[in-house]
Amino acid sequence: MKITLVAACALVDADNRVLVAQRPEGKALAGLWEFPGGKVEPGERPEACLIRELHEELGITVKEACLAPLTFASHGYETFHLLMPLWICRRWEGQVIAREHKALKWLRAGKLRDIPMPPADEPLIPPLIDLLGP
Ligand SMILES: Nc1nc2c([nH]c(=O)n2[C@@H]2O[C@H](COP(=O)(O)OP(=O)(O)OP(=O)(O)O)[C@@H](O)[C@H]2O)c(=O)[nH]1
Ligand SMILES: [Mg+2]
Repeated sequence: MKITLVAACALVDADNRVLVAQRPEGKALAGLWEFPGGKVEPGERPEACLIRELHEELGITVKEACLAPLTFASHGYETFHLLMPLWICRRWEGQVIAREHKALKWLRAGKLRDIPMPPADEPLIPPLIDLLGP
């Protein structure tokens, strides 16, 4: 079984809302709302990957010191096993824009249950609610 390592981030704004991003058409799990991030490349540090992906996908600049580990997802998909650490970030430079996603939205953690997310993401919601409130 192939394990795929994906680095993902919950960006949190001043009102404790979390950024979710809608996967574009033509990609796996199109239309579902996810945490920004992506696949760790061979030889790449996961934190460096996340900083790169946040810049590519959202146009923002994040310092490694502003990334705090929160939890992880471990989920068996048909063709690979996803292992996805989730960091929290409250501080970044630049305006968030959807460079690769179909849409972006900021939601209270308790509202994450109301939007369609990838199955791997479900266990990530309770730790977010614990940290940020519903
Ligand atoms: N970024 C991200 N990927 C997730 C989440 N949940 C989840 O199952 N995944 C899966 O993790 C894998 C990584 O996705 P990705 O499409 O972001 O990878 P990437 O940015 O490197 O894009 P690319 O492979 O098109 O270059 C996909 O199979 C995706 O479905 C999530 O919350 N965020
Ligand atoms: Mg991605």
